[in-house]
Amino acid sequence: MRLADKVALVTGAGSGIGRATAELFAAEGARVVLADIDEAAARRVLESLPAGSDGLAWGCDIANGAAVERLFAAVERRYGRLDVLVNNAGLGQVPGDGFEHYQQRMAQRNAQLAVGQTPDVFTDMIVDLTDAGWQRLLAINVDGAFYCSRAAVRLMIASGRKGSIVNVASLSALSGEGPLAYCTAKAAMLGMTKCLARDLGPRGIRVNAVCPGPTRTPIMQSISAEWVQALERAIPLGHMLEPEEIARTNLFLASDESSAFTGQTLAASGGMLML
Ligand SMILES: NC(=O)c1ccc[n+]([C@@H]2O[C@H](COP(=O)([O-])OP(=O)(O)OC[C@H]3O[C@@H](n4cnc5c(N)ncnc54)[C@H](O)[C@@H]3O)[C@@H](O)[C@H]2O)c1
Ligand SMILES: CC(C)C1=CC=C(C(=O)O)[C@@H](O)[C@H]1O
Repeated sequence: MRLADKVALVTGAGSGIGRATAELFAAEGARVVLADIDEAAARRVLESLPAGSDGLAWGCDIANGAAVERLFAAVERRYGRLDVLVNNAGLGQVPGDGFEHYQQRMAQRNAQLAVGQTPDVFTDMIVDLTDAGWQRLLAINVDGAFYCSRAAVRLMIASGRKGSIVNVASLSALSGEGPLAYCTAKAAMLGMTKCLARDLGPRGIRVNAVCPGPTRTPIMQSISAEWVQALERAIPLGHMLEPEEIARTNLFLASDESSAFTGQTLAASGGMLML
């Protein structure tokens, strides 16, 4: 049991990678707090955990700082401490974020490549990005990770315990492939990871990031079939990743097995990007 007696909070635990992570952490002995904007989804995951699992499901929009404070107050009341935070909740697409434009350009590029043409260079993705789309994408992926990390660190310090924070970013942060707001937000998470790792290392709190490549979760339904096919062709291991594979990477970083790691980024991408 690699997380025996640990208290772990996973955001976006109602679906996909977050769900797989919460299930694996529970199987490894953790008491898991499942936070999700979709409270019913978080509750369903909690109810599906093996009998005897101890956990808490909580509805929370992580982009709302006050709501995040209420979430962590509930964790403190219930457990008095926190050992692991996985900043996983995130969105690939919000209205006005230029995603549609990006997908059209990807489809055009793939069609050109398929007939041996040199693809057009993208130069104007930014023009369709609205203020609201940009701000919402960054609010969820960046502000949310900040609010949760701040509250988690306060709790870890107050309870005098070491801890581990795992930030689920994206391969898009490293490759620049993806809509502008998404790439920007995920890259910001990597900067946050490194700065917090330096700051919190002396307190025994480790901070690392995972950059998943294309992973078979509901988020993938928001992207076109052509883009999915192009992504799969680009993965040397030859298959779209499963959420359980990312969950095992999260477990490694959450547990003491990664005691030598802080400030690091693991590209869990089937070799799509080699660092
Ligand atoms: N699936 C992929 O290919 C892939 C690749 C790279 C990175 N990621 C990242 O992995 C993370 C998980 O994605 P997934 O593929 O499991 O997606 P998913 O859509 O299956 O799950 C995301 C979960 O986050 C929740 N959520 C969304 N906004 C929230 C908010 N504001 N507050 C709280 N919860 C919120 C959703 O309700 C959902 O349960 C995301 O950060 C995503 O950017 C996914
Ligand atoms: C938007 C999201 C599902 C996504 C798009 C593209 C990726 C890529 O690596 O090209 C992904 O990793 C993923 O985050």
